[in-house]
Amino acid sequence: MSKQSKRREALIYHAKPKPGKIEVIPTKKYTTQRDLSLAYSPGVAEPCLEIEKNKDNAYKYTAKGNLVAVISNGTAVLGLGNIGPEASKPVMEGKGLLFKIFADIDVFDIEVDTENIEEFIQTVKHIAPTFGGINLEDIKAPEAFEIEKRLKEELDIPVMHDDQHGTAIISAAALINALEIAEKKIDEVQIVISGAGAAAISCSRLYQSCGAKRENMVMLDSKGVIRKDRDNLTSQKAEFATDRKIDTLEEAMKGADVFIGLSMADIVKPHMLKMMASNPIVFAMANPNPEIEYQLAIDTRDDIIMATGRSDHPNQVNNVLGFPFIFRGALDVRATKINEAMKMAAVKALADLTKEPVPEQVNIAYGETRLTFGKDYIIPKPFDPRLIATVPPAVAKAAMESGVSKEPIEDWNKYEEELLQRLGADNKIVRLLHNRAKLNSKRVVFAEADQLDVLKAAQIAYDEGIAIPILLGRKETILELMEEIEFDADVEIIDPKSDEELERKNKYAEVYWKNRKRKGVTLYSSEKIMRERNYFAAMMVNEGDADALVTGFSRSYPTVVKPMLELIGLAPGATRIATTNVMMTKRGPMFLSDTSININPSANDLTRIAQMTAKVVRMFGMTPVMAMTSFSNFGSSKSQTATKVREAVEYLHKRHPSLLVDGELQTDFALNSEMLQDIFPFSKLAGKKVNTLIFPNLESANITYKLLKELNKADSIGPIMMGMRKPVHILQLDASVDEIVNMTAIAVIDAQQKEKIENERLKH
Ligand SMILES: NC(=O)C1=CN([C@@H]2O[C@H](COP(=O)(O)OP(=O)(O)OC[C@H]3O[C@@H](n4cnc5c(N)ncnc54)[C@H](OP(=O)(O)O)[C@@H]3O)[C@@H](O)[C@H]2O)C=CC1
Ligand SMILES: CC(=O)C(=O)O
Ligand SMILES: [Mg+2]
Repeated sequence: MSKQSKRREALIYHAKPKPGKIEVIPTKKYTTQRDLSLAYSPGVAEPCLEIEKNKDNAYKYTAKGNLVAVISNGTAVLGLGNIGPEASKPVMEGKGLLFKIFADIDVFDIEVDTENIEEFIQTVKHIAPTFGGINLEDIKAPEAFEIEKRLKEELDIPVMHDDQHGTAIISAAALINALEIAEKKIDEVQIVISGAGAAAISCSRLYQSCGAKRENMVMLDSKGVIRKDRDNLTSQKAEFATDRKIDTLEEAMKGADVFIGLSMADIVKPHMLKMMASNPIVFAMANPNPEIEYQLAIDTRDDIIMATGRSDHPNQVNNVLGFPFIFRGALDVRATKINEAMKMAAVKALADLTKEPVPEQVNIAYGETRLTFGKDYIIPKPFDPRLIATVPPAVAKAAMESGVSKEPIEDWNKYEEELLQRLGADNKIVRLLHNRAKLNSKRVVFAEADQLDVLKAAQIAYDEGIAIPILLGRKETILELMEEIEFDADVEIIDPKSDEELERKNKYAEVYWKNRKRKGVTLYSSEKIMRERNYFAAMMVNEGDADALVTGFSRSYPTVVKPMLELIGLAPGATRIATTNVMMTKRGPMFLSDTSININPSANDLTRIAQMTAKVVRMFGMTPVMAMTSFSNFGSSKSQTATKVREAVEYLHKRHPSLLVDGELQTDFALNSEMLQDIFPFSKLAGKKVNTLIFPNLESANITYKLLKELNKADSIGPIMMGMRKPVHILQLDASVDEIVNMTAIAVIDAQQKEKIENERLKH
């Protein structure tokens, strides 16, 4: 993607569908008059009076305990400098998003229009009663030091300047690990620190606490090396002033073991890296552009241990790994401070976690085959689900042991469970899907590539490495649209109606005719049919010219299914096709079948649908826990439809005893494990969390899926086609770009699996 399109993509991301990245959502019922009389007047007076009696009750009756203020005045926004409070808001909203997705902490971002230290402090102090914690962000040095110091002293809730301490904690953990790999001792290494601002000073102090020697450090600011004989140094800079008679970064780098960049983009040149000692450690952490580009650095020295603040290279040393988890631990024990002991506990937890075996889902999430502790993996990845169960408990324990916790944790196992519950599964599942596809991307033909949204999805799939797109449709339109969206990749474009494709079209027509000549098809009609895009695209997959097909964006489902069934046919052993939809609900992903094909399936059909769905659920890395649904519970109705569901369950219990399936069940019992346990304790699903619902007919499945989609605005993946001989996937009419990208990933994974089955078949 060009720089220009990246820029546009970022702007559209922030502007659409509504401006910004966060919103406020009520957590209590508000539908009836009664609800409102509790939420607001008169009911609301009761908690007010309780809090008046004892301020601590605010933690009991309001959102305070899980609410953090991300506050900035915009004076040191990333490496962009002093761009002002309004311009800092996207970053602060971004921090809010990260707090939420990684640690389930709610954030109000607050941008304050003052560069005056006292005014800033008073503003924060005046609004502090709202919050359980204060995260100061992107405030420049030296003001940041005074602001943080005073607020820590004067407030009784945890205050942390993220750029100072978040950065220090993460980079210290990474430094400890990098030194272990380089086989160097922290108290012996020569360290060059570029930058003498909030982040650099705080990092250097923490490295000292970890054993680094001040006399082995050289720090630089915008004017060069900070020497003892320089005039007008701030007290923080003076703390790190060196006796050495050097002035420039180049001189400082001679023989250095470690370079820490917390300054500006592109100030380190390759020749400077060459001057460093063996196995040099380089953390170029300026954002968004590091002090030296990752690729340039590793091309310059092959013994380098390299990290940046960015997510698109190995070793992202960025405070995102810190603030969500540090505040989570602090809030959970009602810590009054974030103290040295808590910071050190976080450093140790992060450094140690890196050396543990990495779960497969993290490898998949990052498209890696095997992440292991080493030069390219010196610090955990932000999407590692173990972080939330590791760092907050370490921080919470340290808070308790150092006497700053007001509400100690008693049951650590229960706490860990609660922490894991906080991680939503939706994004994880989409990430897993995309990364599984990326591991072995396939050629996907998009049969409606002359539709803007389909083309955009193909572009994303291409850019992300999910698929190798083949664009099918009116060539002229495709080329025009490609130019419009700056999709300038060298991809195959096929126009079945053009003369260029005549040879291929005739070949496909002949194959089609040969298979159907005794079913009333003539060669002439075959040639005509091959001008139709879905037939042509399906033949491409049949003949091995494409690995998978995505279509259906602009036509009704049945009109697209028909040619697919006719041309592609059923998978070996399948007796019918069906579809499942994955709905991202509050309780996690739910699989619903059959949402698109079988109008009134028989008992036998239902068993097949259940088995095929179970396979798909496993494809998403989950264990299927399936309810066969009805309006009846375990024989309470003798009607024909309830009976057929019961028969299907009987068959599955007999033939597939290990499958976690039961019914017939009403959906409330299916989804409420306690209710099920109470009333039907004999059920195989009692006490289990059901993640799959098989419906008795198409009406009930389709209505439920569409209802969830519209009422809850639940995201959905699918309908995922099951039982086809080849990977062919049909979109819902007018699917969104995201839905098409997800469907493309499904098509690629389907192709991978079918290839694997075929290879195994050939082996035997
Ligand atoms: N990866 C991560 O997690 C984090 C990265 N950062 C990055 O660190 C950088 C600094 O942030 P922060 O400390 O908050 O900002 P500050 O404004 O507090 O500090 C910036 C520092 O950079 C120095 N500087 C500017 N130009 C140069 C130069 N050419 N050579 C050496 N030093 C220079 C400034 O010098 P002077 O004192 O003379 O003005 C100042 O000391 C930013 O790029 C930011 O993105 C920050 C926090 C976290
Ligand atoms: C990461 C971060 O906080 C910064 O660059 O300022
Ligand atoms: Mg910052």
